[in-house]
Amino acid sequence: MVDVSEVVSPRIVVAAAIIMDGRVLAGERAAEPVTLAGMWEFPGGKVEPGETEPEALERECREELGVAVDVGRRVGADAPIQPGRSVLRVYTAVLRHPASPSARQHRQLRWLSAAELATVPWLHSDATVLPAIATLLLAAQCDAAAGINSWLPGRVPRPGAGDQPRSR
Ligand SMILES: Nc1nc2c([nH]c(=O)n2[C@H]2C[C@H](O)[C@@H](COP(=O)(O)OP(=O)(O)OP(=O)(O)O)O2)c(=O)[nH]1
Repeated sequence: MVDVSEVVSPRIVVAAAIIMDGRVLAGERAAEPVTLAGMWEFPGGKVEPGETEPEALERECREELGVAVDVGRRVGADAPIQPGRSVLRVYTAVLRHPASPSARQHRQLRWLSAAELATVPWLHSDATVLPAIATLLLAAQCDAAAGINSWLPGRVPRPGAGDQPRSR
């Protein structure tokens, strides 16, 4: 039977586009559910009751990757996962501390440049967000070359750009 609350209000899945040095972190899904195994996604998961979307992302990144992140702004539009039932929302994020994310739940993790985004098979909902991610990665590369970080509002400029240093 159809759950009316899901039809009216689709379940929100949040995912983090963690960007570092012009690359974004992507993960290959492991066995569960088997239909999605081998497909690539951004770290994240379902928003639990009482959580904000950034809080859910911070929790998922701790659980899945063992890292603390600062969540930035939305990237792209809502992408249907199961139309009417669940929707994907991607946010930019940066590592709060220098740390290597570990593949606690993914089969493997990779840092992909804009040119490498199309080299892995993405979940269909993520694929719709990739053009916006590619634009961000290219902007991040340009900003890094210029010593600024304008692509992620709220983040401090890189050292040498006349402001306080970044924490990672
Ligand atoms: N984590 C994540 N899930 C995505 C993405 N794109 C996408 O369609 N999904 C789908 C796959 C799943 O059907 C659903 C999220 O499932 P999940 O298993 O990652 O969620 P979760 O961590 O909250 O896990 P659980 O509570 O169900 O165990 O959203 C993405 O970029 N990241």
